[in-house]
Amino acid sequence: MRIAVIGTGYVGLVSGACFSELHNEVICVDKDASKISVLSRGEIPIYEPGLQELVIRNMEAGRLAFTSDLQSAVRQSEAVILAVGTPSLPSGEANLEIIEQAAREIAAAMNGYKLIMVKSTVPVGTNHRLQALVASIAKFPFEIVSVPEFLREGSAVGDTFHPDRIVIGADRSEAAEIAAALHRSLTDRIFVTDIRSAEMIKYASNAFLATKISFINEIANICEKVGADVTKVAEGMGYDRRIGHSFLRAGIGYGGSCFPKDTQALIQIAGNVDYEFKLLKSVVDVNRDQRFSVVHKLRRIFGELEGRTIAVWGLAFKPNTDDVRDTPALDIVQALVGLGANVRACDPVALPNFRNGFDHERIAWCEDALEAADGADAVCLLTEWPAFADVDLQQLRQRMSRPVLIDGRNLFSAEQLEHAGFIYSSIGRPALNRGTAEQADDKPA
Ligand SMILES: NC(=O)c1ccc[n+]([C@@H]2O[C@H](COP(=O)([O-])OP(=O)(O)OC[C@H]3O[C@@H](n4cnc5c(N)ncnc54)[C@H](O)[C@@H]3O)[C@@H](O)[C@H]2O)c1
Ligand SMILES: O=c1ccn([C@@H]2O[C@H](COP(=O)(O)OP(=O)(O)O[C@H]3O[C@H](CO)[C@@H](O)[C@H](O)[C@H]3O)[C@@H](O)[C@H]2O)c(=O)[nH]1
Repeated sequence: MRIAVIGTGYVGLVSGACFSELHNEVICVDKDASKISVLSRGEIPIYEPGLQELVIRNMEAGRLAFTSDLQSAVRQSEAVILAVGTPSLPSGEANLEIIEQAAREIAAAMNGYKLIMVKSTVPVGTNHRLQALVASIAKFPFEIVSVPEFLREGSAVGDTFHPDRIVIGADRSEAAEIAAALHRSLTDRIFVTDIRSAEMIKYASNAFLATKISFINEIANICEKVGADVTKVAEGMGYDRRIGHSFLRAGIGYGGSCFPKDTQALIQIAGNVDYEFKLLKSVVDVNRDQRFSVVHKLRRIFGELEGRTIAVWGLAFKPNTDDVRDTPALDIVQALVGLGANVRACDPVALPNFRNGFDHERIAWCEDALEAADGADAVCLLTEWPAFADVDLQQLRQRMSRPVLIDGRNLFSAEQLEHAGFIYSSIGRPALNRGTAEQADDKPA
């Protein structure tokens, strides 16, 4: 199939590259000309494991191309995938201006029947509104189907090739069948439904996963008070097949471009029909508070943080991505700086993006974990990059002023850290030896 993909962000670029690998002819469009020139050279503007090889292979095979000319891309394609951003408005509601503008441009470019597959996450009712918008401009027949995307950043290529399911929302079974045919080589678990239900499935899925995370984080907070270990609790719960093990990792909560935005949007979608989504509001509140748990732990050890030097390990919202949209690290670093601490920050790939959004004279940007730890009173681990787990703990201890490690993602074990002489605190797990200010000061490395 000849496919135009509108928007070459995390979703559009990955989908475009994967569909080209499946021997479709794909042309990816972005209005950001600098992105297109980078991509046309075979370079990737984002960090996503496995993506560059895929893009280069398919460009060389002549199945994948990039352009900022939306009109010509739409004209030469039978199907159009819409994958532009739907960011939050200050109210939390999804901002639909970008997708409406893209829909207008597609409508104006049409030169015959097009199947428009919407992968962007949009509030219930949006695809029908887009249908009316395109119909008011287009001079040719078309159909819109909702094909919500479920890939995760950091494993986007694998998720696209091996999805748990494909959801297709369509008004007509013929349109659903064309979309299903395109996805059939990825999985036979294709669920076809109406458009509104498909739109809701996307929000409900993200909201449910976010709920699991806030739930386990509250259990973790209780575990800390009653002396239980949340990792053991989550493991024991997960053996119940009705519960499962996934998304029960306690930590500093969820971030990224999806869960924070989509939970807020679903609260607004409900609010617009006079329904107060109380459970989801609590999920969001719990997540906001959870981000500061590492700051509370530092204050419990040191009291005031004024003049203390804190190494921050990890700025991306999760490992294997350079995405810092709504990353917990932003709130945490801002809080540390606000409390007068000096921050020494590092991240294997996300540092330039983070620094671009927030810089401060009391933040030193460091190459790696050991450099960040130089002279630090404490390390605060915010992203569970595998490189952090490999740090030599004896070297780490020697480079720090005080051997204190606050593990916001439960990457290390208490035994491992305390054996190496650290005052160690993690999320929802008992410390063998709870640190105090005196101990931290008595225990220079
Ligand atoms: N990031 C994810 O992991 C993920 C996963 C599933 C679903 N989604 C949803 O998919 C959508 C896209 O997310 P993303 O993270 O890929 O967004 P993104 O912001 O990374 O990329 C969107 C791209 O669209 C381009 N664009 C905007 N208007 C355009 C136009 N008129 N013509 C051509 N290009 C245009 C932008 O320049 C940008 O490069 C959102 O609705 C998001 O909620 C994202
Ligand atoms: O047990 C867990 C699992 C995840 N997280 C955090 O949750 C956030 C989101 O993680 P993840 O879901 O792996 O990454 P995303 O790329 O944001 O993917 C989510 O958001 C996408 C955009 O809608 C969806 O397509 C995916 O299905 C959905 O998993 C990150 O900050 C993680 O650190 C936890 O704290 N504990």
